Amino acid sequence: MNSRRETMLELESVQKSFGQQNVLTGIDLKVNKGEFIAIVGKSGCGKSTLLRLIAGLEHPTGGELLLNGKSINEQNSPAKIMFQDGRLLPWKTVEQNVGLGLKKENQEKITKMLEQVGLSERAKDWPAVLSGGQKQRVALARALVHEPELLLLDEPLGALDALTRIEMHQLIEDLWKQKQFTAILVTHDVEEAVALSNRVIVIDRGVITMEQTVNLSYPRQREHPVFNKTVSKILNVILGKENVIEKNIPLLTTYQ
Ligand SMILES: Nc1ncnc2c1ncn2[C@@H]1O[C@H](COP(=O)(O)OP(=O)(O)OP(=O)(O)O)[C@@H](O)[C@H]1O
Repeated sequence: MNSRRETMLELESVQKSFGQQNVLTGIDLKVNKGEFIAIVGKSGCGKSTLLRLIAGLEHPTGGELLLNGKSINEQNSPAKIMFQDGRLLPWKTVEQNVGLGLKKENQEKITKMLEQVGLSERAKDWPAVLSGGQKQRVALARALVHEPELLLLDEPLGALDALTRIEMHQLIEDLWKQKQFTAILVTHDVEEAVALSNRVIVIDRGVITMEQTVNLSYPRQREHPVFNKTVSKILNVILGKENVIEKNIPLLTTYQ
């Protein structure tokens, strides 16, 4: 997994300032093709800023971001981004939203994608009549219909209730396995990060303070002691109870 050939995304000493505010001061990160990365950290630590830099929507103040060996900009980015509010166009139906930016002959793709997110019956509906979870399914379908190499998820489930979130975790996991895209998820929810990702990154004071590999098989069992131990370790680092810079803190127990 760690061979250079498989590295998709490479961040070297990435810095981002807004005026006098230095939000990111030196981010170094490598992401392999097909990996699922979660980024967590206190509110305002720069998680969304980092995702926007990767999407090419912001430019770094310093350092370098390489995607498949090329410097990132919005035009060349093979990434699709999904936001917390879904950003559906209210005057377009579900299938029209999913088909945005696609040509008419792609109807079959749209139909299949709606089927994969469980919304075939809602194709002709307006976004206004959908539940929050259904709206996010449409947003996910709209991103994935383009078969992106890289899916960026900016707190996409933040506004949903706990049960709907768990259903969405399953859906995202299933689609990630099927379509084999690389995913980077920004979330406030450490459990969500551990449930979905291969590696959790903690950001604090502008740098990565922890990288925790999650070596548990899917679907993850939230009641398992290793799951809970991983969540607590990460939370402790975020809360400053373990304030050393650690990478891949070993977990003593293996997952059965
Ligand atoms: N376009 C911008 N102009 C000025 N300041 C900005 C801009 N975008 C972000 N910031 C500032 O950068 C800091 C980090 O913001 P960012 O949204 O990346 O944090 P976050 O970790 O995603 O926060 P949250 O978890 O609350 O969503 C904040 O102080 C924010 O005010």
